[in-house]
Amino acid sequence: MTRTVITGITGRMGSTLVRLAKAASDLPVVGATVRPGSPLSGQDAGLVARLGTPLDVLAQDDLGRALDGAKADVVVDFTGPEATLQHARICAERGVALVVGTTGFTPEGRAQLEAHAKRIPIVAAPNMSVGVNLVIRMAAELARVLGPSFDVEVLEAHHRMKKDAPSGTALKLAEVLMEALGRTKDDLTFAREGQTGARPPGEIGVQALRGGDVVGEHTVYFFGEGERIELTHRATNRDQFAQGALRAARWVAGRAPGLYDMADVLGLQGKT
Ligand SMILES: NC(=O)C1=CN([C@@H]2O[C@H](COP(=O)(O)OP(=O)(O)OC[C@H]3O[C@@H](n4cnc5c(N)ncnc54)[C@H](OP(=O)(O)O)[C@@H]3O)[C@@H](O)[C@H]2O)C=CC1
Ligand SMILES: O=C(O)C1=N[C@H](C(=O)O)C[C@H](O)C1
Repeated sequence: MTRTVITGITGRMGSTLVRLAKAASDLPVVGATVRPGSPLSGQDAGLVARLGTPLDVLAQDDLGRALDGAKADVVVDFTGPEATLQHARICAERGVALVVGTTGFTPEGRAQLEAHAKRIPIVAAPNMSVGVNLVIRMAAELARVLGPSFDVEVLEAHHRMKKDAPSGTALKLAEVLMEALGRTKDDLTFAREGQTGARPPGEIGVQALRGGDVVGEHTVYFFGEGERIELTHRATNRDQFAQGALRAARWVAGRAPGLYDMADVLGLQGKT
């Protein structure tokens, strides 16, 4: 049994996590949170998460209160960068493992997460879908084998409510492509407009589309002479992100402190 606390349960991911944890026999939901000051604090978490049935756990507007007496093994957090860093501090103070799906951290925020991971085990990944994590590895392998003669572009599309751009997944793809091709952050191009001139050979383009209810789509293009490879992942609902996060929750509880990612959870060995 992995006693689980879920934060931000009114959210798209938070409510999905509550539904799928409830359906799992080994992940009792022992706590849940909503944003500070929310009028939903004190109401049954199952109803707050729109399950239609009670969970017999009250939503709290403070993670510390949700953890009091809960004997939690792990907190699963998909909120926003600021809230996640507060939650990571609380978990570190109380010795509770953490799974972070939130994206959009600044470099300073990421450094704070790394500091907390010296005290507790944290799995943090911009995309918890097993399929996407395989696509990330395949992209790196394609880049290594195809080499510098192919022009590489990353394109992502998400729903109109998404707050950060490019997506965390697109940035992760750019990072592994950079490593595979021996490029640096200076080679990344996030927008093109006007008299840009010919495409510099080492460039990696990263572009974001926003609209409607798109759950999440990522394509890596390898443009060559006379041929083109397109590696695409399309999410059509959020369940696979949540299932990946719950798999990470089972895996991380009881681990040694450290910052882990989904490749660790999935046992994907070696370089990306
Ligand atoms: N790693 C992955 O696989 C995935 C990552 N994500 C990432 O997860 C994050 C959340 O996405 P999504 O669910 O779509 O966003 P939502 O906006 O739907 O959900 C965020 C939730 O967090 C709540 N919240 C904000 N601050 C706090 C706080 N201090 N305490 C408790 N709850 C709080 C919000 O409350 P309120 O509604 O009151 O504002 C909201 O319910 C994003 O960063 C997104 O990029 C998303 C999908 C997959
Ligand atoms: O905000 C989202 O919705 C998603 N965010 C993640 C990201 O930024 O990569 C993952 C997924 O594509 C959905």
